[in-house]
Amino acid sequence: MEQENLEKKRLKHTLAKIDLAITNITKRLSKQGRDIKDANEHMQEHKRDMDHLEKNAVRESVSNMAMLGRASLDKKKRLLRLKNVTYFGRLDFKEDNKAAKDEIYVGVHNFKDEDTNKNLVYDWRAPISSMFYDYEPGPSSYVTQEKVVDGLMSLKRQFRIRNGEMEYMLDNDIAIQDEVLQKELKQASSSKMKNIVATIQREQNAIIRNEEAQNLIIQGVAGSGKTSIALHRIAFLLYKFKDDISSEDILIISPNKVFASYISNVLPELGEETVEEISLEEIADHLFDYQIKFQSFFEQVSELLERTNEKLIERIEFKSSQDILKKMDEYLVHLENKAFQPQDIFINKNPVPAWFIDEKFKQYHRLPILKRFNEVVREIVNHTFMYYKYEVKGKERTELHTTIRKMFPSTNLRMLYKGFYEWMDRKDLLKMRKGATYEYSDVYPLLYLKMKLEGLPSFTEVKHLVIDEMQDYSPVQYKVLSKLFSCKKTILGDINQSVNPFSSSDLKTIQSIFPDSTAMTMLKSYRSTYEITQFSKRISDRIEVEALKRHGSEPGVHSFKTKEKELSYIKELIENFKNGDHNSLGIICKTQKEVNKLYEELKEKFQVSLLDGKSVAFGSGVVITTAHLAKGLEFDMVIVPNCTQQNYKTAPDRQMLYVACTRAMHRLEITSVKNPSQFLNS
Ligand SMILES: Nc1ncnc2c1ncn2[C@@H]1O[C@H](COP(=O)(O)OP(=O)(O)OP(=O)(O)O)[C@@H](O)[C@H]1O
Repeated sequence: MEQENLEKKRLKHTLAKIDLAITNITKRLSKQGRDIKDANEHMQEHKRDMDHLEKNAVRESVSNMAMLGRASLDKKKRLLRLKNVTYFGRLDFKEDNKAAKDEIYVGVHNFKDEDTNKNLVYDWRAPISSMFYDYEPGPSSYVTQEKVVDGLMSLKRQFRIRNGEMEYMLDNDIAIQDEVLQKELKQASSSKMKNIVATIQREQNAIIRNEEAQNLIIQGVAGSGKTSIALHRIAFLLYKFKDDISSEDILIISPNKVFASYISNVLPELGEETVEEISLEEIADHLFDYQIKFQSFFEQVSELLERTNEKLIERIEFKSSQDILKKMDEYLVHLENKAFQPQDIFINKNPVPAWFIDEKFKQYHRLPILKRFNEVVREIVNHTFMYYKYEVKGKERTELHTTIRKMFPSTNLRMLYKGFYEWMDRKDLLKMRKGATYEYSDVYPLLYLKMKLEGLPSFTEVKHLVIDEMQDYSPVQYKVLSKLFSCKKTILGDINQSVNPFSSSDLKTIQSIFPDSTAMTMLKSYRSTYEITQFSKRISDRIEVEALKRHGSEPGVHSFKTKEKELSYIKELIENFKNGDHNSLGIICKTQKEVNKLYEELKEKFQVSLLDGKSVAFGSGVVITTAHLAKGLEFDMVIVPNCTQQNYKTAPDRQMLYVACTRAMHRLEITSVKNPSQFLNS
């Protein structure tokens, strides 16, 4: 109790200092505002008398003032955040060879007492704060830029402070190590992902603070914190390398807009700007200059789930294999050696032999094939001038371009892509959809060909790329991405959560494309109760997962005689949810058709939000969606309806069921009419 009182006193003292800092920064902000206003007014009044240089000088000074203003505003936001959650940890550390120990309070930002210049709060990303995550009381150390600092940690304390009030504090010893974590995980969900800065686990911290890896690949089971870790890693990198990298230099490849919106709060909560996100479809649209129409990934997955189509599966499997890369490279060699058919030509009656044209074409092998024609023309023009003293220009030069280009079968990407399947004698592997639309699986092979034939612009401005849901991208997609982004990467996902098992990549495949990579595995699941994790583990027979010992009710499997009875039970569950403490209920179906149907049946009586391929966000309450779109999200309670043997029987169905069940944090209910899916018994 005495300790608690001392801590409350200390908190009060820190809060008073924060309040003072807020008052000062508020004053500074209003002065900065006034200065800008005065400068603008001065400019308006005297504009006519000012010359160009004077105007520029005023503009520059206003823009400097605005920059200072923005910095003050950021500082104020940080202080306001500290006023709410002042810190969450304390460690007492005595460095070897020093007489006294230091009391280190760890929070989301640094905070210095302006009078004494003493750090009252250390940023969680500071080197010394790493001990809070890495050690229990006892011998400890941390690494600074220059050295390793060894010492003894005599105390580790965790706090929960909200609105400046201390809700609880706990001293860590071996016995109660994860009590705070348990308390955090028991909380009801929110519609935006939360930061986990107060309870980052040791193995997670190692990933967050890994600075060396060129490409860091994280394979983690459902709910192991992959996405959270990737976002905290961004925050760490922004802190550690603040002079070299800013949030504008980071890009996240995310599966859809709902997911992007779900994770959008984490970085701002940590005091950083949200980083830009993009999908593979958007990248393709950009690189095709919006000239090529294609089916979306969502549409492809829906098609696969609605009916089994062996031919479609064969096409997808081929285009997602390493084999297509090998075959495309062979095709490119064929185009290079056989498709280009040089002929003897005459310029102003002077001969230019075929062998000369061929030699020049080959000489530029470092250029993409379709970019070589200009160079060949340039060489011919030089040659003609040197040997025949004849200058080729104007119309004649344009005609020469056409002649050389015609020595190649086509310069049209679509034709050359079609030619690839003809060359393989597998025309059946290319099937266009209505309206000259490509299947989704053709998009990146097409881009690969474009890259080799014409070259692609690279995203040099991106200094760190994060790829989430790595299992859903194929080798061809990775090959293109690796060419587009030469920067460091954090690649994360879970092979058991692929929404299209015919086009997924495993860790080994990804590693083979990024040889300079470090792989890390996360086996502990934090999201769900022990009972839900064990239940989900049985659905996906091959996974290894460590379930956290947080207990809840056993998942319910209910089978009914009729559809009506199933529906009325679902309604009952929704009523229960409405009267309970939970914030979110996800009703997760296999297909969009099922979603639409159930939505119609529920919307009269309940307020339900429907998520589909066009949605951009979701809120709390009852959400109805597919497993595909729910991937990456989580709900306090999940209902999986229509879980019959008929509906869940193939490999993709099984993956979907696994994804759906692992979205549940505290409660899971599964319903069916008659026979439940066999995957529930495995
Ligand atoms: N160290 C931690 N402390 C508190 N909560 C944590 C911790 N690690 C993970 N969690 C919680 O576990 C849940 C799952 O995290 P996250 O969504 O990042 O996992 P994931 O591996 O990306 O999951 P999935 O692949 O299933 O979508 C979140 O609610 C997150 O807050």
